[in-house]
Amino acid sequence: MMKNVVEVHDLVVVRGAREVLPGISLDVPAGVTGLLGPSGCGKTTLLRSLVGAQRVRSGSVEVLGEPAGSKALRTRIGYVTQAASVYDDLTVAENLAFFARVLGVGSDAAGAAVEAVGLADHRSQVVGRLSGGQRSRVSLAVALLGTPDLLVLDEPTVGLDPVLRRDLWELFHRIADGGAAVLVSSHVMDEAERCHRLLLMREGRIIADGSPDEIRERTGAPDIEGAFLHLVGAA
Ligand SMILES: Nc1ncnc2c1ncn2[C@@H]1O[C@H](COP(=O)(O)OP(=O)(O)OP(=O)(O)O)[C@@H](O)[C@H]1O
Repeated sequence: MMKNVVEVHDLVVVRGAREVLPGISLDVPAGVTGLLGPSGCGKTTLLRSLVGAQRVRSGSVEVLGEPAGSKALRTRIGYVTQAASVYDDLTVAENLAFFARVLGVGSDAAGAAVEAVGLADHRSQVVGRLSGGQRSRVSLAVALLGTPDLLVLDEPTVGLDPVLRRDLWELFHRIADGGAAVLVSSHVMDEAERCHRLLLMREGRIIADGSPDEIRERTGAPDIEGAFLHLVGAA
């Protein structure tokens, strides 16, 4: 059986005066995994820990068999934060060319990433003049540059219209079909059905994990929102 792409054991993270993650354990296999939980439950903090951007107090975080933050993981992980992290005054192609140089990958990778996110026709447009959804796709293209084995996406569909959301989820599945693990955080429970596997999170802990079917069956709830409420009530 394939080893998990991410393995987290007893991770404790303190931000400010608060223990945001009080000893969380979880794993992420290949495929599309949804990390779902209400605003403020610690999703971003957990994702930052996986990509090595978060100071952790204790516990272990392994990604692709290496400690999180290792240099060896630099091109193997793609991370898209909630705020678009591309240059507004450069075109789509210029942004991709810049980040390709930073990552040390060839210009063909830049072209392929723009194609993958469906922005080939906007290649020469300045990013600042694109729509919100198009800008998020530029960030996603940057994250795809190193052909990552793990793609970490922090609420990538917030504020997008239903058609764009559907297109993005299709893209996540195509990426996962190519062999990568895709971890997507969301506080929108109806996105759960689009995932192979779910991690339901509350107050810094995982309260359920399994496929959407398994979680519904376990709780007897008709949908994931109902299952979440059931689990919160049970706790
Ligand atoms: N820089 C910081 N300093 C102190 N506390 C912080 C900091 N950033 C976040 N927190 C706190 O950590 C907790 C978890 O925040 P986090 O951003 O991980 O949650 P989240 O589940 O991603 O929320 P959202 O869905 O709203 O993005 C929150 O209570 C927040 O107030």
